[in-house]
Amino acid sequence: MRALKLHELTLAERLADMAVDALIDEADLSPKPALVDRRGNGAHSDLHLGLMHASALSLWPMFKEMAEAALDIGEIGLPLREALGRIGREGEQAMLVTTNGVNTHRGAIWALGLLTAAAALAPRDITLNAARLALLNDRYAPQPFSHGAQVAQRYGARGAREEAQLGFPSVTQRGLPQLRKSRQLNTGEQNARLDALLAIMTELADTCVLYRAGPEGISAMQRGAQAVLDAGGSATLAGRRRLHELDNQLLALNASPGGAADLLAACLFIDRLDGAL
Ligand SMILES: CC(C)(COP(=O)(O)OP(=O)(O)OC[C@H]1O[C@@H](n2cnc3c(N)ncnc32)[C@H](O[C@H]2O[C@H](COP(=O)(O)OP(=O)(O)OP(=O)(O)O)[C@@H](O)[C@H]2O)[C@@H]1O)[C@@H](O)C(=O)NCCC(=O)NCCS
Ligand SMILES: Nc1ncnc2[nH]cnc12
Repeated sequence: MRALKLHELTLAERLADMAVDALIDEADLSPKPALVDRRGNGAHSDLHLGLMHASALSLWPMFKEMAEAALDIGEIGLPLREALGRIGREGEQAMLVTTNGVNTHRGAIWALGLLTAAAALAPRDITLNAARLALLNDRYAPQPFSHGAQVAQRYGARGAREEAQLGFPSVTQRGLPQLRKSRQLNTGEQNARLDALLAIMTELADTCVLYRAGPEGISAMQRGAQAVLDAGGSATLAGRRRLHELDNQLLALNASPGGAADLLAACLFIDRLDGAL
């Protein structure tokens, strides 16, 4: 029997596959402190794993369109930034239709959208080019009084926009180095990813945590994540105990580190890209 020849994927389709895979891998990773995972809903009453998966899959056409826009326009500049803003806003609407109005991946659309477009232009300069895009001002972006905007005003926090404008330091300086370090220690892939998430949490001003639990929540998240790593990481018995303590502490504060989860997905996307292109 003749083998069925599947159509070769375009670069934009491969990038969209990688972005969605990164979101699904992030959602599935367990046990994540106070986040939705295979165990349950974490600190969320309106989210569950199936919804996170459906939301991730609904974003595939958006990521593909963003990569295509980058390839068509071919350079960093206002036309590409504004095209991404428009496609991103349409993607947010598609997400909200799929989730019945629940905000599952707003931060991920921002981070992975910029990174997908930057990867289509030049994978080696991915975070630099994503930062250059984030620094451009989209004239059509609405200025909603988002949770991020509210805590930025109240606490002077550095949110998702600044993280991207700085070239994703939480990913390049913390998540990715920790992922590779833990892999070298043969901790197993799931523990290496958990350690990467914890490394991201150690210094992040996650606006989701700040909005729900204030500076007390941020300090519990940062210190608790550092304590797991100091105890030997997620693969050790002492580290696991600390991880359970962090989970309980964040649940008690109703503090869900959704921004850190998005940045873990960004980390997994860049890691996968390094091996694929
Ligand atoms: C430029 C934008 C980032 C503007 O967005 P906003 O003003 O809302 O900025 P932030 O709140 O700072 O961040 C947006 C989301 O990013 C995640 N995040 C939080 N902190 C950080 C951080 N320090 N670094 C990186 N990323 C961060 C986080 O997303 C996750 O949490 C979401 C749920 O959070 P929240 O809104 O608090 O919760 P709700 O469900 O609404 O309420 P409750 O649960 O509390 O009841 C979840 O979606 C995760 O993804 C932040 O929410 C950008 O978003 C923007 O301009 N968008 C418009 C279109 C556009 O240009 N698109 C992208 C084109 S590439
Ligand atoms: N796993 C997760 N749980 C809750 N919020 C999130 N935002 C992005 N990923 C998330």
